[in-house]
Amino acid sequence: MASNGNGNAGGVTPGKGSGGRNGLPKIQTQKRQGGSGVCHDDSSAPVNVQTIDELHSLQRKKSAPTTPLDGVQGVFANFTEEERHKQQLQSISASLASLTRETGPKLVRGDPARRPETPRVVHAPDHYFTPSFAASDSSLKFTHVLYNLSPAELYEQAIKYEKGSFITSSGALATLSGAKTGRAPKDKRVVRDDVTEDELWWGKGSPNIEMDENTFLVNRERAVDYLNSLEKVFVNDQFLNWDPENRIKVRIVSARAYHSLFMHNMCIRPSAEELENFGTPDFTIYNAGQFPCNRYTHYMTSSTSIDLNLGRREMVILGTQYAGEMKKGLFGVMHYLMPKRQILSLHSGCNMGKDGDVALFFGLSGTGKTTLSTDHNRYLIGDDEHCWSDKGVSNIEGGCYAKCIDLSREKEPDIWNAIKFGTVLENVVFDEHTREVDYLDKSVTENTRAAYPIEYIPNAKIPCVGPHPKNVILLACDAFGVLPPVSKLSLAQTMYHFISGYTALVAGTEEGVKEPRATFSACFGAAFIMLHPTKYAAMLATKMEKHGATGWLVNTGWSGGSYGSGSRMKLAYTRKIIDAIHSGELLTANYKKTEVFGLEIPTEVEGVPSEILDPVNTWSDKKAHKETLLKLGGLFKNNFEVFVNHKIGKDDKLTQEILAAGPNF
Ligand SMILES: Nc1ncnc2c1ncn2[C@@H]1O[C@H](COP(=O)(O)OP(=O)(O)OP(=O)(O)O)[C@@H](O)[C@H]1O
Ligand SMILES: O=C([O-])CC(=O)C(=O)O
Ligand SMILES: [Ca+2]
Ligand SMILES: [Mn+2]
Repeated sequence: MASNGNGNAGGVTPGKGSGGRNGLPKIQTQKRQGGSGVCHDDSSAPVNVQTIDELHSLQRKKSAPTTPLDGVQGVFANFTEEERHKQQLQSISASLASLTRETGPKLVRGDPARRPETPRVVHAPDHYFTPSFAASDSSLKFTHVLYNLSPAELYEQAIKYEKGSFITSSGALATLSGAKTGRAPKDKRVVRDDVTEDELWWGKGSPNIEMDENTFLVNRERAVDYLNSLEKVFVNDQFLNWDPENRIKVRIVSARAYHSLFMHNMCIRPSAEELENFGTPDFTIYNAGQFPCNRYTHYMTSSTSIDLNLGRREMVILGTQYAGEMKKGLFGVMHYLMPKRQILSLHSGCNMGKDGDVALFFGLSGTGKTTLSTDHNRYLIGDDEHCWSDKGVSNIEGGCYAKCIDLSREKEPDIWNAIKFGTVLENVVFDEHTREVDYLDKSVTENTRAAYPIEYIPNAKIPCVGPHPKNVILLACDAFGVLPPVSKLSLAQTMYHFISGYTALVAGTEEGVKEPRATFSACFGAAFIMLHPTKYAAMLATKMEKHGATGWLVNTGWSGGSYGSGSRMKLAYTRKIIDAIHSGELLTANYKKTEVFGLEIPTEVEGVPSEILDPVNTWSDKKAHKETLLKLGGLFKNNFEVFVNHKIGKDDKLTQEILAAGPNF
């Protein structure tokens, strides 16, 4: 401070001269000049408050002012800030309304812990909302709404109130998702009504397990009553889809800061102005995951239920806290809404080169969409969910959801560095003192995950949109070790493999599991599609043909034998292969055709040992190789049986070509 240049003012200073009785200099405890006779520290001006609470109140500055009213366009343009807050609470109360009592809860903004006194209803100021209500215990209380909190606020909520929430050494929020550490596709239910009856894919092979409207309402009421019984709920109002013309407004009501921060990261975050004009959401999720469904309710086969009602534009979650259910639940909604607008929804990663060449990465869970689309030399458009419209590609989400098991700084530096303040780290194990995460540890689950905003990746392309794809890369993690590291596909082959949606991972960590298990999931995401797979396939074929995209099949799985004798393809080699696809090098390479699958494989790829390009070279036991190849071919054939009677697109010709593009033996 300018007025006090003396660095030692008022300090405890050994005095000079005048020795004391025992010869030591006398300790002078006073400021030399002045001499008021009072010892005080005036190194800084005193705070001008009376109590510690007042002091704390100085710490917090009011959030940045909302946008000036004269600049605001939209529904709430003519309202004051107070009126807008009231409108927001009214809209949230309507979301949370009980359908039988036909009333919404009484709402108040903010953390209940910060508001020691019960709000007085009579002179309710703007930040309370009291609807008219019928008498019931839940209508006598207030529900506090924590609306679009910031990551810092959500960290505090999680750490204070949610067991298992900790800050890791890199600043991420470690959380536990509870008993469920992965999605529960068998517990998904979709309301079958007059409309969805005809529109959706039902029956054998379909992920849409039916429920009726009434049962949905029973579960909805259960979730809403649970949420209303709480002292506080979190509400996120956010967007899906970076294509502004096809943006969807979503509201997520949840009971955990973990869920709110997860969705903050994974959906598109509205600006302050966009939030002011948010209005009514297009779709609402009620996440009551801590509370089970009632097993006596019709259609329920466990205490977990994830229920989608397209007519009401609502989703209810009971009995699972795994946050991926919300992300993938909304993806299902997009798989319904977008094709209606002639837009193809895709379970794929997407990135773009410096020259604007876009690549899509399809693949089932764990095959490399996030790992390979996060590429230091390319712009990341998104890692998991996209739309392909007449204008090009757009990411549906605002964040990434990376697998963390065995994560290393060397192999995946961009993902490693994204795990910092704001990132949700699910179910990882860490040192209790240093808080260093051990990414090798599978004690809680093998499916450890990091959810971070896409801008945590340094070369993210914001807004997350791009031109039409040039390359369509189908990823398979073939634990049988017989698919080539890379093959160039014809359009019919691309469609065959897209509809098949193959991968084979090792069954997990259990002792004695030696056999890989083949998984076929149509469109590389049968768990999320709402229409018959051939609908999406036909759209993909049309778009690829129109825009001249090339299809590729890349095996990110085993080489040199099946799981057990061979080993996983080196990530460095897979990256070289992907580089060669992007650069165009592989388009003009020399090719030969493989047996059984009839795949075109290059004889050379820069940076990759040529002998591994044909898997047969890497197997020491050639007989075992042939047997395994035929076995996998047979599994493909069996799987495709259900599709042989379906026409793909308007053209019978394409259907015949696709059927002929599978394994031949
Ligand atoms: N050759 C390889 N190519 C790609 N990934 C590899 C390879 N070898 C090992 N891996 C590992 O495999 C995993 C791929 O997982 P990734 O998160 O990319 O899956 P995903 O396709 O995005 O799945 P999800 O849809 O579940 O998010 C990563 O843990 C990565 O480190
Ligand atoms: O949804 C999840 O839990 C993870 C994921 O991305 C997938 O399985 O495709
Ligand atoms: Ca992923
Ligand atoms: Mn995914």
